[in-house]
Amino acid sequence: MRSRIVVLISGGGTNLQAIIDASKQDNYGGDIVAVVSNKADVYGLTRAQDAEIPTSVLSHKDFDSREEYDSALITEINNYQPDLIVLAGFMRILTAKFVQKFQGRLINIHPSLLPKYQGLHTHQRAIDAGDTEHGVSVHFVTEELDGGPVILQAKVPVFPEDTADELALRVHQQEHRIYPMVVNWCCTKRVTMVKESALFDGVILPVSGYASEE
Ligand SMILES: Nc1nc2c(c(=O)[nH]1)N[C@@H](CN(C=O)c1ccc(C(=O)N[C@@H](CCC(=O)O)C(=O)O)cc1)CN2
Ligand SMILES: NCC(=O)N[C@@H]1O[C@H](COP(=O)([O-])[O-])[C@@H](O)[C@H]1O
Repeated sequence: MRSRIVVLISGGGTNLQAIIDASKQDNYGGDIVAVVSNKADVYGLTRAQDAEIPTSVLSHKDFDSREEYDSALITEINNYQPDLIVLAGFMRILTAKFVQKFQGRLINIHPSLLPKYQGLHTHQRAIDAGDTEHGVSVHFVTEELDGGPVILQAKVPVFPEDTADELALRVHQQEHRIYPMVVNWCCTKRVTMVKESALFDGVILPVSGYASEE
């Protein structure tokens, strides 16, 4: 029985698309059973609809507090009975209640080599810092923003004349490579979270290796 995946988005959905494409393989560990967005007018919803995946929009603007929004989001997600919740450009900070509900089966992709540059605007921050390398991290989501156990990272070079958009494009290519891989690992239980550690087949492997840029 393939795992049931719910993907949360806020934007264009290129990472969603990468997972949609990967899940078409017979040996992939899960199926996307729903896509939930906090914004209505985003291309990620079109991507899901084109793939005949149920979608719903739950706008945070319709709620008086972050807590009320997250309670409604929990209910919406549970309607689909997920095994794994995948944040793919979901741009809302989640409350402790939400995280506690799904921790251990809740993952995110973040455009930096964590623990560097938690939060937003990571590409410009790497350029401004004069970094010669940058990249992307897939991690379990915990209450600490972008502080959860890292599962896999990919590294890209930063060139002297890079703009944030050029660097973002280079990072995106790596995102689309590693996120479907990690989602599959989580679906097949190759990767699990125990307390504050990511375990690979039951073994803690510190993230020292990188999926190098092809
Ligand atoms: N409790 C957690 N919530 C979230 C995590 C996490 O690790 N723990 N990861 C983020 C994803 N993320 C970066 O990877 C991120 C998303 C959103 C923000 C943010 O500042 N959001 C603002 C609104 C910004 C906007 O609407 O453009 C907010 O929520 O007020 C920072 C980092 C997902 N959530
Ligand atoms: N802090 C979270 C964050 O910045 N996530 C980033 O949003 C983009 C979503 O693109 P997509 O909608 O095309 O997948 C991705 O680059 C992802 O790393």
